[in-house]
Amino acid sequence: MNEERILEPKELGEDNIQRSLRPKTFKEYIGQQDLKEKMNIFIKAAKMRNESLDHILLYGPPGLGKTTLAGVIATEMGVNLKITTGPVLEKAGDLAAILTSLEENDILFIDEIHRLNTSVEEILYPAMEDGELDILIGKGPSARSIRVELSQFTLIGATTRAGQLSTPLRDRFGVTHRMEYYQLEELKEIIRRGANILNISYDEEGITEIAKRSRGTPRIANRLLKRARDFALVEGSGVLEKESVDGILRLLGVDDNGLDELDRNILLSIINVYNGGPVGIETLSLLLGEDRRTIEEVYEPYLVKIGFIKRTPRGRVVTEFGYKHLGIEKIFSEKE
Ligand SMILES: Nc1ncnc2c1ncn2[C@@H]1O[C@H](COP(=O)(O)OP(=O)(O)OP(=O)(O)O)[C@@H](O)[C@H]1O
Ligand SMILES: [Mg+2]
Repeated sequence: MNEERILEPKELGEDNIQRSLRPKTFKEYIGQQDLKEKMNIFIKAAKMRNESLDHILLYGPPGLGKTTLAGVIATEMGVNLKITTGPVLEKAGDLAAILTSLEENDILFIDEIHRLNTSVEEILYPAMEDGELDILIGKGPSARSIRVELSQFTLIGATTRAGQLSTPLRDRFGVTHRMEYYQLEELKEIIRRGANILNISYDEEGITEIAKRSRGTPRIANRLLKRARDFALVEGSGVLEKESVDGILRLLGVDDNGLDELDRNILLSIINVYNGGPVGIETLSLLLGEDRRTIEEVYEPYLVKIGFIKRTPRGRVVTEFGYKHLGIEKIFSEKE
């Protein structure tokens, strides 16, 4: 599928509006209370000792604020932030170049860290552990390895799949945090904040309506806010209210639970073709003609979270809730 999917939680290229909405400090960073409290203490301690922070691994579905958090931590630490992603670092030298450019206590953010090359990953181990870099120079018999001392730095790794990280890499993070979907109240706060920044007039019902359909994901909340604003301007009173939000989301095919056509197709395929499941992810992705990873990392986690799908050892099963949502009858026996 190549048209822009409104509920796509992945980044679709950042524009000025999105940039203006990105929180820069913990005060602006809404929700994730436990994490913020924990990080605040670590940051204070690191500053008092004038040391770098421990390496941090963030994992969870896309759009929940991992990149934003890395930026906030850098701001609060008062250090530079360098951003890169796993697949971009093709050779060990690519990473070495970045590592040697870091200044004392700087933060290096590596997105999609589960997609690092093995050769790149291997130079990361001593860098993370001892602040050293072993670089091989020359080829053949005259090749030798030289050791470079790095500045103290903090690695923040982000991944949608912690399970795909190699154990030695995972073990080198001092802090591991699972990003959670946001609560309704938190989403409302994020949307309200966005509306204020963008000078949009709104009423509470309108905000609530967007929050309910944002799949617990700030990036989607901000995107729906922008669309609803356009709709309110062109078709409505200019005020973001329930009618305008309903109107635009109906046009976009987003239902009351924030599900779109692919979500519904996932549920319907399991129901119609496999009588509700269980069905394996590979089969499902073939059936839908949709990338397995997208289903597994983006769609399924939310369907599981709202209780429409269950993961079982034999595959995915649509729950009674899922059936109800689609208005399809099924008699569930006790053991289901
Ligand atoms: N806690 C938050 N409070 C307010 N806004 C937030 C918060 N977290 C994220 N956002 C908003 O959501 C957008 C997406 O966040 P971000 O880019 O950090 O997600 P991500 O987890 O890095 O996603 P990906 O996995 O796709 O890289 C940001 O532009 C920001 O405006
Ligand atoms: Mg990101």
